Amino acid sequence: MSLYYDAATVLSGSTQEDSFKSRIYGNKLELKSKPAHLYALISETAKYNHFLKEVIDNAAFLSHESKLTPILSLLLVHDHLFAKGGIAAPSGHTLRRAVEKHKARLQAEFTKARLRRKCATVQDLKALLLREHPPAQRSQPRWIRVNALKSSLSDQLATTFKGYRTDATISEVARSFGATKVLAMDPNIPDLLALAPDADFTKTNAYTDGKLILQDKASCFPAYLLAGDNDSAPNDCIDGCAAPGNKTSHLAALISGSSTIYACERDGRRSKILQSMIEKSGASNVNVLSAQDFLSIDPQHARYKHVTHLLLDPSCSGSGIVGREDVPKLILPTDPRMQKVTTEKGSKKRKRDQQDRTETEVLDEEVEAEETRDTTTDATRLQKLSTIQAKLVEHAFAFPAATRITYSTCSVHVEENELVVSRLLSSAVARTRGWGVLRRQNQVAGLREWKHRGLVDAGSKLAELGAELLTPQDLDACIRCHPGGDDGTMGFFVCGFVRSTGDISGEDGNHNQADGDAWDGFSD
Ligand SMILES: C[S@@+](CC[C@H](N)C(=O)[O-])C[C@H]1O[C@@H](n2cnc3c(N)ncnc32)[C@H](O)[C@@H]1O
Repeated sequence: MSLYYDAATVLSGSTQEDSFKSRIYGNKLELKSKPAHLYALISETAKYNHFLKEVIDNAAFLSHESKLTPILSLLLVHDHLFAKGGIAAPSGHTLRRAVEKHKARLQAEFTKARLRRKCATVQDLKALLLREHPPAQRSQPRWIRVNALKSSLSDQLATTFKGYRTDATISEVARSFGATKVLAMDPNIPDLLALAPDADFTKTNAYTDGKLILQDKASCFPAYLLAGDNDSAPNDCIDGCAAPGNKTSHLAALISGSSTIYACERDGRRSKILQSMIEKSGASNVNVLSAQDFLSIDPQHARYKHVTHLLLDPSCSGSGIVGREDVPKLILPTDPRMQKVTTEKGSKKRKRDQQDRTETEVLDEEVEAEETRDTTTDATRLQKLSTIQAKLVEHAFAFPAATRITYSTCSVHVEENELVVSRLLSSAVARTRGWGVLRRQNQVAGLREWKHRGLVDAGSKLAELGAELLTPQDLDACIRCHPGGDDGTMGFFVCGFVRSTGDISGEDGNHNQADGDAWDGFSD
């Protein structure tokens, strides 16, 4: 059974520069268990670490079990005492037997430890333990979007969130625990809810049926800015960088069923994830263009002649992704054998459990993986990203009937944000086709009021890079989210573009990439 050995591997070892998620979702450690299971097991064990250590130390059975290291004993005793199905291994498994042999002692110590804390139930005990040792990183709420294609806010409040207090602020929710029935209704994005950071809805029917979608607040801005107001009335749309598909499905929920959304994704593997995400969301008007490079789509092709709205959310540095979550540091039970634990990975005998992963599980992992921050952001990489990002939006500018575009990143860097806007506004295609920014006063209610706008001090960076400065109105049109603050968002940037002048009949689209940029500061 690889789950416990794999969890021990994640917790052991010396590669402390990796974040918790990258250790689990990356492939450096060659783990075989499902990342979602590993993540849950380790996080839950870490939550009750002090209590588990106390029970194990008092039960004093490690000296009799050569197979059990202190880390393994914490993980296994956690599941033995707290998991619904107990230890996730066959009854004859060595590790399971090593713990269950001592179940009478463990149960006795568990009960004593609970009564010492004057807790009548396990629920009371868990709540008290969380108050005694609050988990270190709990500042981001868990954002959940109610999928209007399959449900409604009122339905969900009456079912999945029945009994929840709904008048909390986002900060209050961010400080609460999953067991507390409290939520905040987002004031900026319709159908968006903030819940406790450790709230887990992935086992609910509403989630498995696609009625609830886990999506950060900031990530809801692009589709809402593009199509949230009645004035913009999209015809067909393109999501040019679509996988895993959160923004595509949000866009589908915002527009009428008679429009087609072309969801384009360059990467073949991610295209499959996109396809299942779209199916799960019930978005019947989305046409997935698998393994399709957006830059290779001919804007003049007859298929796209009714495309009025485009959403561009390209690959970026991910520098806005909130706080690296470190691998939990566990306080270990006393090891009477005084053996130094190095790694739990070595046993060649162990059988790795290779169950097939369901599409939903793969999807959950991908959504998480998209949010895995890359910390190696150097100037050259930023320059390359900035160039590609601008190229993608310029390509979007060339669609003959296009009138509205959003560009977004989960980056905090000026190079990927305000600089890209400056480059785009200076580009030949923007000038000839009449593209400008979507001014704040014309933005949809909710985002118009959002207080964080383009960085006023971006000017010095733009000047340093030889780009044209943005006017105060242009900067005010840009929307930023700052990571780690009271808003509970990750770092994010979005800018809308509208086509106000030039020929929008669809006949003048002779855009040529070689028309080139007026700005030429970076090269690939
Ligand atoms: C930041 S992710 C998009 C996340 C997505 N919008 C969502 O909300 O779920 C960027 C995606 O764009 C894809 N991509 C990057 N360049 C592309 C291109 N030229 N054409 C199509 N897809 C591209 C990447 O493979 C990646 O899946």
